[in-house]
Amino acid sequence: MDSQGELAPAVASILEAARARPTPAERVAVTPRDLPSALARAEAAGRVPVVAEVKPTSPTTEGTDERDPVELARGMVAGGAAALSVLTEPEHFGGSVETLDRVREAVDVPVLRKDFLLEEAQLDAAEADVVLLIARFLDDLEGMLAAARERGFQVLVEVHDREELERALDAGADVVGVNNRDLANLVVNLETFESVAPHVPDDVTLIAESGIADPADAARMRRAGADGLLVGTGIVRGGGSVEANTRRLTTPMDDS
Ligand SMILES: O=P(O)(O)OC[C@@H](O)[C@@H](O)c1c[nH]c2ccccc12
Repeated sequence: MDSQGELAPAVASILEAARARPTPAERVAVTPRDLPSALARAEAAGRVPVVAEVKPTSPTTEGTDERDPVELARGMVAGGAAALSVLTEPEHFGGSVETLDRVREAVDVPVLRKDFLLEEAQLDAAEADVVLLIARFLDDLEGMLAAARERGFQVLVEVHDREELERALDAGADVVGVNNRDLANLVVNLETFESVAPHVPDDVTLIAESGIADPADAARMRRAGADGLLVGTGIVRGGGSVEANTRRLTTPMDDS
């Protein structure tokens, strides 16, 4: 499996930093807020189910967002977000575990911990409702999935092609995200989701990740089968307030 080669230099550097981060000695135990039912509730209430992401910066973004993450999170929930995602990677995304704690305390929707988790002990750095596991970086995906579930976490397994999808399903993933951004070159293409989605079983909660900029993109991902949409840049860097940007994406278009 390709866990090292063919990665953008920024991604290789992120993984190196992740391996070097200290890990806590104590295990966490969490009682998660349920992500699939939060998405279903948003849909039942007539909204597009959106997981809105607090991401101060990224290898493909200029500058750092200095606004208070808790204020951003409240704006996202007020704008109809079904759940939130908080980056905890410090060196390349400006994230922190403290931010995740503060956001999770301030809202009552499920909160995803977005990070590059490579070994079991890294799971213990923070409480969250859901953790992201990136199939491409985990040789023992099944072992990490089990370790996360033992601690109470729900798990979003990220894939970006059919082969990774098969690995995720074999490992027992029940929430799968298809990342439209290719980690080999950081380029976004919404066709990635469209090509993988038809192969995902109906009983799996399916999330479209990255590159969803406007309501037309959102409608396109929903038509292709997304149960939820993970959106960062379109909400935190859009023209209006975070609340208005979120509402624009959580409001269905007439034809969707
Ligand atoms: O800002 P965007 O294009 O809306 O993307 C959000 C999210 O999908 C993206 O931040 C992401 C998807 N998978 C990741 C893995 C690690 C870090 C970040 C990500």
